[in-house]
Amino acid sequence: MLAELRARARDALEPAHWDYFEGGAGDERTLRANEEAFARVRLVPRVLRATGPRDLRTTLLGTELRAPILVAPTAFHRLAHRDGELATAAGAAAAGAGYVVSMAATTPVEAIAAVAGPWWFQLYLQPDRDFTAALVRRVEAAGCRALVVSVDSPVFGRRERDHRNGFHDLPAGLCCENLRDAAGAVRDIAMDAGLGWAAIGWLRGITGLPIVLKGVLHPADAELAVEHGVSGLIVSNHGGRQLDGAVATADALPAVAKAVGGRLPVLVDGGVRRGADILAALALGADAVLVGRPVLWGLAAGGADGVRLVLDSLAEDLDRVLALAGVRTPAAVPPDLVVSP
Ligand SMILES: Cc1cc2nc3c(=O)[nH]c(=O)nc-3n(C[C@H](O)[C@H](O)[C@H](O)COP(=O)(O)O)c2cc1C
Ligand SMILES: CCCCC(=O)C(=O)O
Repeated sequence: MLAELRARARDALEPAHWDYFEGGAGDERTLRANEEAFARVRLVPRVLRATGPRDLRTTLLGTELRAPILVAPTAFHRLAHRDGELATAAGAAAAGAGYVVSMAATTPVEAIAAVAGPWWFQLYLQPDRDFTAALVRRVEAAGCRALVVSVDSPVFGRRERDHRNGFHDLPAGLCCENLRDAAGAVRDIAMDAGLGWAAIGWLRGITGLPIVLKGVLHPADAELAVEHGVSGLIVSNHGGRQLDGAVATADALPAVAKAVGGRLPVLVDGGVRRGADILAALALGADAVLVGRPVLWGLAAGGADGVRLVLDSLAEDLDRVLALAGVRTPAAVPPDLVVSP
């Protein structure tokens, strides 16, 4: 199903835009490794135990979801479909999935909020703290339930496909609508190589929203994140778009989950393509997964309906594999459901 949508998305998109959505950094080693790591996992199902109805509902930081699945923050949805983030928001809401709106969204958060279910906002902390604070106020006012701070992007990864294609800017008429300043002028997103833990403390001091760090791979950073009072972690290598050669997320997850020790929710993204991948992520220590490119395939191929189809199919597939593995709920997935190769 996903493969078919992917093919339709490829047909629908300009080649340079397809490459932007699909590509990774460098030789795309980490991009490939994410899917390969999930494909290597082997499951050891239990039998005659899962008596009673299955229930996929999951609550994360007060946000109730139909299944442990969220839309990962991805940029520029109006490049994929004319309805852009509005279609993504509507599709995610129809599927009961969470939606993390990218800071590089091409639609204003107020318009997204009007059609979305529960949504979180992904932030690159800008060197201009006043601008960042104003944006936080704006998304709070629009109804955002959590801030996802991406910490894996002190600089941009080198995306060779984009260099080859000369793809550097959005076409005329599209822009990052949530980067307007008070005068209405649109800023570029700055990556800040000077960010340290103090910046997380600063953010903690200006908002009451839960703060989730996205892009943690090392267990020592997970420990520091807990010490700095964040509310959740996303084990992520940015879908292989930042540090090429970075560890696959399924391989990094167990050590991070162990370091966190249940003190915070741990989410993971990168290469999740099947219900069995979600089941594996849960067994390896995650509370939920985020899905990036497959949502973009659904969006490009079919707008809101395509997004809903992707998310519903993943939830249905998870329901089936839970049954086959002998588990009733996501929270009950035991670590010994997976064997290391
Ligand atoms: C086209 C594209 C744009 C992305 N834009 C952002 C972004 O704006 N902010 C962010 O934190 N992550 C961004 N990501 C990374 C995703 O949030 C996520 O980590 C990754 O896509 C997960 O891997 P998957 O695509 O294999 O599911 C982007 C990924 C893609 C593919
Ligand atoms: C300035 C847009 C950032 C998008 C991003 O994070 C990505 O393409 O991976």
